[in-house]
Amino acid sequence: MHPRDQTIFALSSGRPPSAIAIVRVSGPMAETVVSRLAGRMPVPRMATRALLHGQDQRPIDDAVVLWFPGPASATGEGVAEFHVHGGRAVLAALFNALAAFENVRAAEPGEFTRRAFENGKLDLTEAEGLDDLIHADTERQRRQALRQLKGLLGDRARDWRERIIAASALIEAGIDFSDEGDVPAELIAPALAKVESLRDEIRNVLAAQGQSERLRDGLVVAIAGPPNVGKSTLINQLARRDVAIVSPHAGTTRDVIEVQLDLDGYPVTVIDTAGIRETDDPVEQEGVRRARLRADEADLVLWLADGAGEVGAHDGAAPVWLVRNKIDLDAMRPNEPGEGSVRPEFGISAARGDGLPELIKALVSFAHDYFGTSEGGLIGRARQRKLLQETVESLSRSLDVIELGEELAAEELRRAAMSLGRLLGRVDVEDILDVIFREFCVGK
Ligand SMILES: Nc1nc2c(c(=O)[nH]1)N(C=O)[C@@H](CNc1ccc(C(=O)N[C@@H](CCC(=O)O)C(=O)O)cc1)CN2
Ligand SMILES: Nc1nc2c(ncn2[C@@H]2O[C@H](COP(=O)(O)OP(=O)(O)OP(=O)(O)O)[C@@H](O)[C@H]2O)c(=O)[nH]1
Ligand SMILES: [Mg+2]
Repeated sequence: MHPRDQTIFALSSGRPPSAIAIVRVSGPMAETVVSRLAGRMPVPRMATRALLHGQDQRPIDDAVVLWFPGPASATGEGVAEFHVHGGRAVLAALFNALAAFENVRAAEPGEFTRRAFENGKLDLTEAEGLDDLIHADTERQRRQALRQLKGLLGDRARDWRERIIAASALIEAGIDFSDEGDVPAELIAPALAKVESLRDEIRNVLAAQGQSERLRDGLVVAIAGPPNVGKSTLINQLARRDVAIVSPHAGTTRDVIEVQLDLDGYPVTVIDTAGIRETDDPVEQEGVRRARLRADEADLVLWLADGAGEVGAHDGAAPVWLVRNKIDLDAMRPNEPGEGSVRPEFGISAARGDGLPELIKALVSFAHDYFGTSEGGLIGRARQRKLLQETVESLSRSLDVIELGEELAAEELRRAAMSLGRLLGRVDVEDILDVIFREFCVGK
């Protein structure tokens, strides 16, 4: 039997042991499995208590069972749910009992969602939204993923695709009606106007979106600077716990230390690095090398200094904010910047907390601009953005080539419709879908 037609099962709840665990079963054998294990079929969609038995008639667990007959189920197939006690041995016994049935096997990651997609319950953008919702750590990630799961991008894309196909039909009708090439202008002009306004509409959506797909990975902020200026003290303050060793000795931090922050719903990774200086200590040298590397990859660098001397010493691709630390010490009060030195943008005392609310506020506002989500991000992934860009390009080309011939323009319109088809998962080849679904959780 083809794996697609087999019945699949998986633990859909968290890692055992847990109070309750949910095991889902989907496929043609789901009904048989329920009636044998529970001894009867529950009323559809009604939580039903049952003592589960294996094939050997020995009890497995006192459970709650749910039955969703297909096609009105999450996957479109018959779906059963066993809500059991979440002990490892309970789950092992239940899995053994399930795997003992013919054509019933453990699910691959994302396989339930894949079946929902194949059965038309979700388009590809909605499936991606579902996966992102499961992985959402912050409020803004959750909201964006939910917008996708609810089909906000999918619905727009379907509408655009239909309008492109309508415009293309107008042009192709013109081609069919004309004998010797010349398509009547009264057919072409309205089609062109439609294509142009569509192109502008998609372009505007892209422009208004900022970098909303980056919400998935979050923003990386590196704290860098000379040794002993208080970088580790700052990361401890931001994390509100003791993640990095602080000491009066220069060269304390060598490994890169990372913390995940939730700044007003934005996911931010802050990294603390070794103080950058020339040194003979090979371990510290390696620390400095790693510090430079990570600061180069960051989206924003907080360059920390503690004296009134030079502060601007970092050149990388990312923006750099100059932060003067230890303003609680009199001698460290910032001087007027002299020739060639840069005025720090922030004055803080990492030890006492002065200036930190302002710094955090500025980070939130940076994140806000960086992710560009003020419009409510529609685009959740780089894949989606790329396909929308391709759509705009094909539409533009169709307008450019119309002078050269209507067939060429129609070809570009077909290409635009194809890009949107890919966005929705309508025209994709198997292996692209494999890659997308493989990243999902088991049990989803
Ligand atoms: N226990 C449990 N909780 C869960 C899920 C689940 O599968 N099981 N979900 C799993 O994702 C989510 C809820 N999503 C669901 C989506 C569709 C259907 C469903 O049965 N859809 C049918 C019928 C629609 C209806 O009558 O409302 C359909 O689409 O045809 C069920 C759950 C989150 N919570
Ligand atoms: N007075 C004062 N001292 C501070 C402040 N922040 C840090 N310090 C002190 O400065 C010293 C160095 O702090 P660290 O946080 O270890 O400095 P660092 O930049 O991580 O140092 P390296 O890891 O060696 O590069 C410690 O003795 C801290 O207590 C501050 O705001 N005010
Ligand atoms: Mg340190």
